[in-house]
Amino acid sequence: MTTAHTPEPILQVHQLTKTFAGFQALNGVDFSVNEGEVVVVIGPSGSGKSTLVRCVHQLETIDGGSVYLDGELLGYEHHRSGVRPLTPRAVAAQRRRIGMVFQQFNLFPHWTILENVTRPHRMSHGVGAAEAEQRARLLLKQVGLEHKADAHPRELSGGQQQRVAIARALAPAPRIMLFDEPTSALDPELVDEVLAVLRDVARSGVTMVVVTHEMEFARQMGDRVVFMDAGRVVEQGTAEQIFNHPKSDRLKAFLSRFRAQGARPEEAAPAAPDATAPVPTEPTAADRMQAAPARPGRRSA
Ligand SMILES: Nc1ncnc2c1ncn2[C@@H]1O[C@H](COP(=O)(O)OP(=O)(O)OP(=O)(O)O)[C@@H](O)[C@H]1O
Repeated sequence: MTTAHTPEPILQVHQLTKTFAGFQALNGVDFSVNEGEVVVVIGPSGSGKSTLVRCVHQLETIDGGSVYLDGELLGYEHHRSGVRPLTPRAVAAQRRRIGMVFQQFNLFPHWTILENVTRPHRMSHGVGAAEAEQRARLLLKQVGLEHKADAHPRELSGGQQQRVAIARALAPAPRIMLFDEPTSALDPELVDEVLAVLRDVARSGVTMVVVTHEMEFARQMGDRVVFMDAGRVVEQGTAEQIFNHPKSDRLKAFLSRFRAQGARPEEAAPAAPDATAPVPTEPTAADRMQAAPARPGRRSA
């Protein structure tokens, strides 16, 4: 007799709470991510999406609940009287296993694009120069920017800079990547090129949590879509369940607001990609960017 084995999620969040000056931004969030899964977090402005990923990355202290990465408690250690905070050094070591991409790309202006990818990798992970450069060039190729390796950030568009930021975060091959509204700071015509890179990263098997207002992306790429409102996970399920069969009134109202703004998720997105399709047949982000001019004004929020 064989025993069914369910792999432990990479990320587990239990009853997470976070308060800012008396305001409850997260109110008992439960959430998990399995290996290779793309989880897209959607919800109205102020619902706590960014706070959730910032807590996971330990950029915010948490007030209650717990976060586990590969079964290891983040930020705290078990102690005979309960738990106590880890040292900053131990926290930094845990954070190195998580990659994060923010709205703002925050590249170092005086470093070249190549240095912006290699230097943080070398400094935080202690890898050698040759290894860091080899990895960086591979990633810059993946995001379609190998030809910009010697340029400086000011010579790149916002979309290109965000693609560099994605390469930078991927350099140490983190266990999980967190994207906090990675296209929100971009001009509308630059959004698609960054979403194309996110799709490539997702299809390469990277475990990802993506906070976004891009409903088309959520529908296409989310293995699971999590809808948050008022600091809680209100509903979660497959993209099909969330977009075509919403249960809660709050999700229905949220989706109808998007439809009212002209973004019709059920019409905008093609069928979900075939997960069994061989990856090499997919055009890379670089191919797509060369093949198709940027489409203006598709942002839905
Ligand atoms: N550092 C902070 N200090 C005070 N309040 C904060 C802070 N960070 C977030 N908040 C508040 O917590 C709530 C949740 O914010 P959060 O940024 O997580 O929402 P969100 O769902 O990501 O919104 P958006 O889609 O607009 O980015 C908001 O009311 C916000 O004003």
